[in-house]
Amino acid sequence: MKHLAALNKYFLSNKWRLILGLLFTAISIVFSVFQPIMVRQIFDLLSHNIDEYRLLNNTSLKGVFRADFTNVLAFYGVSILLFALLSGFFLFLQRQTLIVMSRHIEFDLKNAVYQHYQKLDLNFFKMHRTGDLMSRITEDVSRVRMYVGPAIMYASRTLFLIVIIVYLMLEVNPLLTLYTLSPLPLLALTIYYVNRIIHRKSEKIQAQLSNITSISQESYSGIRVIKSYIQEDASAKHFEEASEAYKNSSISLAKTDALFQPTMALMIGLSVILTIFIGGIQVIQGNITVGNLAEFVIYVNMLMFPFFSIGMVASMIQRAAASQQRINEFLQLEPVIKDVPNAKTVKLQGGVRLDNVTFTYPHTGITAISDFNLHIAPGQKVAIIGRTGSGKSTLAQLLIRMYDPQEGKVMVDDQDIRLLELTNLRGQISYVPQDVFLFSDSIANNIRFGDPAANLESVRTAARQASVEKDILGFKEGFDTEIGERGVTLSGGQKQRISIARALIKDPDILIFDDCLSAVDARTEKEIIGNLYAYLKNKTAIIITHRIFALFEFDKIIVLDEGKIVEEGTHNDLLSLNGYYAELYARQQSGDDESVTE
Ligand SMILES: Nc1ncnc2c1ncn2[C@@H]1O[C@H](COP(=O)(O)OP(=O)(O)OP(=O)(O)O)[C@@H](O)[C@H]1O
Repeated sequence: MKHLAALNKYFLSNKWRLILGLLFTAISIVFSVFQPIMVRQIFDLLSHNIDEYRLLNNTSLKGVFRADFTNVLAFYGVSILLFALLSGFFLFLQRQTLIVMSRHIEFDLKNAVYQHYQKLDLNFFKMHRTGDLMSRITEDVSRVRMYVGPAIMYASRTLFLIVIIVYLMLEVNPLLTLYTLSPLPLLALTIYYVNRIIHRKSEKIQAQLSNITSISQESYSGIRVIKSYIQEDASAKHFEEASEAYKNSSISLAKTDALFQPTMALMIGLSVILTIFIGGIQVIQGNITVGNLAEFVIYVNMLMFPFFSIGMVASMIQRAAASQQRINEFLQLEPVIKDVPNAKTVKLQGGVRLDNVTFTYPHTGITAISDFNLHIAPGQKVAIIGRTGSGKSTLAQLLIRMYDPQEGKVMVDDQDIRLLELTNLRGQISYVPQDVFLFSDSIANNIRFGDPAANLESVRTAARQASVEKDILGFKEGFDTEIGERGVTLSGGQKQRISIARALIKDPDILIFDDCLSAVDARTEKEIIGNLYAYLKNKTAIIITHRIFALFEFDKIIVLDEGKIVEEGTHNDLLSLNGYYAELYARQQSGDDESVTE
């Protein structure tokens, strides 16, 4: 329960909705208890006067009596209707305040969780499954909403109703009150347990449903593989098994649901019978009137839902507390990579320096960079080459401060990047990742992601520099072409070049290209490199690759192996070393290695 305390600040910011909601609940209940009181009065009026009315048989007074009687009954009828309308109106206002409040809190909480996710570092995303992140922001927040809205609404209604009705019942007859109320706690307890069973079963069904969804999603995405390996039947069988499990759980839930309603009806029936039986005896003994008995039967019916909702509210709160605990777990996580107090903002010149840097991935213990030293002067172009897994991408991650090294310093312009504001640092560096990611949006907006204020002309220029403009103009809708599931399917090379255009439009001082030309053919690659040459003139560029771009005149080429520099120098220096680089170059010359470009 203590986990729910995190929500108090949201109640505070919605205090007027909460206060008004509770007030409307109380008013609605006060109006609703007039009905049994009036029914009692009608019954008493009838039972006290019916004998005298019968005695007036065949006298002229009978007509007068009947007219008066009808008027009184009509008055009661209209009053009951009026009070019911008033009670209904305030019930409407109650929902309009408390349920609306819960939607506002749900909105705020969802945004808070989303914004917090954005602040957390890459390590967090590596350690938690995407499905888990999604379910906390959707399902868990929805369960918490059940507490801040419906649970509060039902609980307040229950509390007010029980207090008022029990008070009115005790006024009439304490003994009858005791008998009448005795089955109700049992009802609340039953509802609580049945609700838990229903919830457990629903959870299982929900998990099975998401399993079915992911099975179908995966088979649609992998349809080419399934068809080419003639695995359609196996895939259908896999789906059928998952559906079967879902069907069986749903049938089991339907059984519990089917038992639920009759059990409820039985309990209500028992309470009413008990009231009439014990109440009847009390009427015969002259302790209460027939009107009181009628009033009690209505009270019992009015109390059913409140007692029913005690069980419901208890399980709602329990679920909300568990969900809030999961949400708090993430909200309380502090990002490791964050601004230091008084972090600086500087205009970068483009110098990069790594001093004795060692970095080990925290959750796997793999040391990807070890005792690494590198100095890149502003405006230099540097290539980083190495076998797969040698630490090239890790180096790029360290430069944009996705991770902090355990030892040594990463510096820009002789300034430790840990002392700079993160947005200041990342705002002046463009990073083209190895795995391209494009959003389901237009091509123009995907490029504009690098500079949201850019006009179409700049978008076109960036696309031209990345040698993708011609491809884009070849699409019917040009730069407005939608990418993604419902848009066009781009080739790997086109995606890579759009991703490069996105980095170029940002117009930074430092650019890092992480193996981002792997999917383009040699001719396009030459064209891009030609364009980049002009673009990169006064900028610092780090090009990570496992191909050799002999056309590009690098100031420095670094060969990386197991997180260490094994060779360093210009193209000619490295050739004369006769090491990995020379070997790779020789393979390229003989055409053995397709990945070599000239
Ligand atoms: N996020 C990560 N978490 C844990 N270990 C990682 C992570 N990313 C990379 N590694 C490990 O760090 C080492 C260096 O990987 P890195 O991706 O930097 O190599 P690379 O030279 O870029 O390889 P490639 O050319 O295949 O992209 C590898 O052993 C890899 O398994």
